[in-house]
Amino acid sequence: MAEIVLKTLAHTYSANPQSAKDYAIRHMEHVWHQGGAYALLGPSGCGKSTLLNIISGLLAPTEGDVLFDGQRVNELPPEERNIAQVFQFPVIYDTMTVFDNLAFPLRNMNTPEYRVKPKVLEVADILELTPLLSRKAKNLTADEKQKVSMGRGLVRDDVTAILFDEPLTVIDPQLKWKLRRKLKEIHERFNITMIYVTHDQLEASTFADKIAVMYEGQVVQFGTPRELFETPAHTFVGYFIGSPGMNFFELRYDQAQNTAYFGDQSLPLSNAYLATLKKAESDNLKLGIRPEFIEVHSSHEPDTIAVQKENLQDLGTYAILTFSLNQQTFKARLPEDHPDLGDTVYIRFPDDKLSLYVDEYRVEVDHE
Ligand SMILES: Nc1ncnc2c1ncn2[C@@H]1O[C@H](COP(=O)(O)OP(=O)(O)OP(=O)(O)O)[C@@H](O)[C@H]1O
Repeated sequence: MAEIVLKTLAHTYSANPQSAKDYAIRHMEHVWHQGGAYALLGPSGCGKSTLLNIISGLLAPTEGDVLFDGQRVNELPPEERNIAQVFQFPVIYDTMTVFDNLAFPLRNMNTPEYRVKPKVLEVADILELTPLLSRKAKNLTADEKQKVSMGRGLVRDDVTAILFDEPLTVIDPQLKWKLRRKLKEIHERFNITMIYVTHDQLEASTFADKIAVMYEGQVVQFGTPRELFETPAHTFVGYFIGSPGMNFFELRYDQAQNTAYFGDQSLPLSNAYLATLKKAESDNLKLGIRPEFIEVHSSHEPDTIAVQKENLQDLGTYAILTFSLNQQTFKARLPEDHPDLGDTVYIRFPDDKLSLYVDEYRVEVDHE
């Protein structure tokens, strides 16, 4: 069993770090609970591989602690951590058979042969590798090789967590879905903590129950796919998750008039929003709204704002309307049966679908 706790963790590759920018992991407090199916999602360079390597022991953190079930493991080498890591490119021995590749981690631990065989057969069966057991690994396809890599993590009974670092990169698109299903199945059967690194939101949300979104060396939100969509905790999450991402616009709050402006446009916000804005201790104020939640009308309605249609792209089951407001481009996602729209359209940002961000972090507005 392993609950993995990251405590005041930070890592830099620089010998002489000057500022936060020199840290690949800036400051992290995080708990991966035993048995969870997690994704670590973020753009290239945000620190995902660094974090995985710190958890597996390939890298020692510059600051902070890694705890497994409460025990500090900072100094433990990877082979003593009961963690398996599956990399982008399969790590297998080409000249060995599939059977011997799967048996390797067990034989390496001096497991008696009578226990090696049933375990290898069990794992081969789950991964649908049984017909290939006597084949040399070098003759396998990329997805078969990656399955062998995964199998090497699964044969060991002492493995309590498997870390996957973009494991489907070299897999054909049509096989990716199948392998993801397989991983889910394995997770349900073995009660192993799984952390799956990816920069693809679809891969993350089909695999994981909870996703940690990483941005500039920090986990900016840890939540279910639905939470990331409905209440992005940081502007980056709003922008990164969803297709297209969330619309954001800068707000200016005028204390004297108790009014919020977007450029010269005053916004019809509720008293709850205005009260929250009044308390904000920063001028970095933004509103965010998902393209799905912008109301679009063909004629004027109460509290709507007239805007110019720039483009309407029909994508079959939905359409994307692009419009500009105060020289900023917005996207609204419309259902298939949307009304005919002229050059001027009337949009509304429903209060309860807006998110308010102060210094890029979401602030709860009390709607009661
Ligand atoms: N060995 C290294 N030496 C110096 N800098 C490194 C090293 N490895 C990573 N970095 C830097 O640390 C930061 C985080 O890199 P990391 O590989 O952890 O990100 P990532 O999110 O996994 O990106 P990718 O998806 O491209 O692999 C980047 O700025 C990267 O350039």
